[in-house]
Amino acid sequence: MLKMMNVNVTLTGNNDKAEILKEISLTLENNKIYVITGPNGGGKSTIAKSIMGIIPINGGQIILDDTDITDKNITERAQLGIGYAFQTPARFKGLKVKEMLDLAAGENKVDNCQILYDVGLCAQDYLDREIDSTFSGGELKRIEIASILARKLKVAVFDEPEAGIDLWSFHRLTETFEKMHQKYDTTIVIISHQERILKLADEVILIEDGTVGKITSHEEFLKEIAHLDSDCNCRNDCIKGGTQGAECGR
Ligand SMILES: Nc1ncnc2c1ncn2[C@@H]1O[C@H](COP(=O)(O)OP(=O)(O)OP(=O)(O)O)[C@@H](O)[C@H]1O
Repeated sequence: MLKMMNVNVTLTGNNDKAEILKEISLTLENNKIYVITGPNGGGKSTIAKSIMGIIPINGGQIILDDTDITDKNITERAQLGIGYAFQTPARFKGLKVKEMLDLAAGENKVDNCQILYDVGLCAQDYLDREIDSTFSGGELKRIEIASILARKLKVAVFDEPEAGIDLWSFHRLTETFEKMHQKYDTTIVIISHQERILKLADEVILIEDGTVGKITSHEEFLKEIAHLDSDCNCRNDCIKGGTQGAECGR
């Protein structure tokens, strides 16, 4: 279980300081899928990076099971079983896909072919390829996700895994998250704006303006989103009909 308690993050950009996360408190349990969603710039990736230790926090605590990891660095957190698939993954010139997967797996026994299949890649085309500039954005993203799947993690964080992934592989990816959820005790945290990913969630966490807006079931969340749509259509209809919103009272 991962707990964030009153976490604050302040970052400096263009000579001024901005409060990016404000008193974030979350309890993320084992064997659950959490989807973090919300408006652009709300602080979702910053939450992921503060869990991984990429961004230091300015206040609060982060606890993994019974261990306070607030002052632990990225490597220590990775050793404790936290993994993060970046929104924009890095290329590793000189490193082959199979070497990256072996490095990620460590002492775990994993089937690289299966893992690549799970992210929609054909092993025989990719295992011996170097992770260099010849990789497309989508291929790179899938290799990154594969390296997370190769690790046996307590907490796996995926930042917009759908970005750059084609529809066919996206379908397999959602199945892979479901399989991961059924097979392992991992806490899965996915940052996403995609309805199909939201539907995987045990809980949807809405992050707005650096705070937790609400935590709901995906059914509840999607119902509210649908309501937003109908508001919008209603307004458009009113405008089209020339009533300027008078009839619907908005
Ligand atoms: N290093 C930084 N210095 C200053 N401000 C930053 C820094 N990194 C991020 N920010 C700001 O923090 C806010 C939150 O960024 P974050 O990337 O966490 O948002 P997000 O919710 O993941 O957005 P998106 O949905 O667009 O990916 C944004 O306003 C962003 O401009």
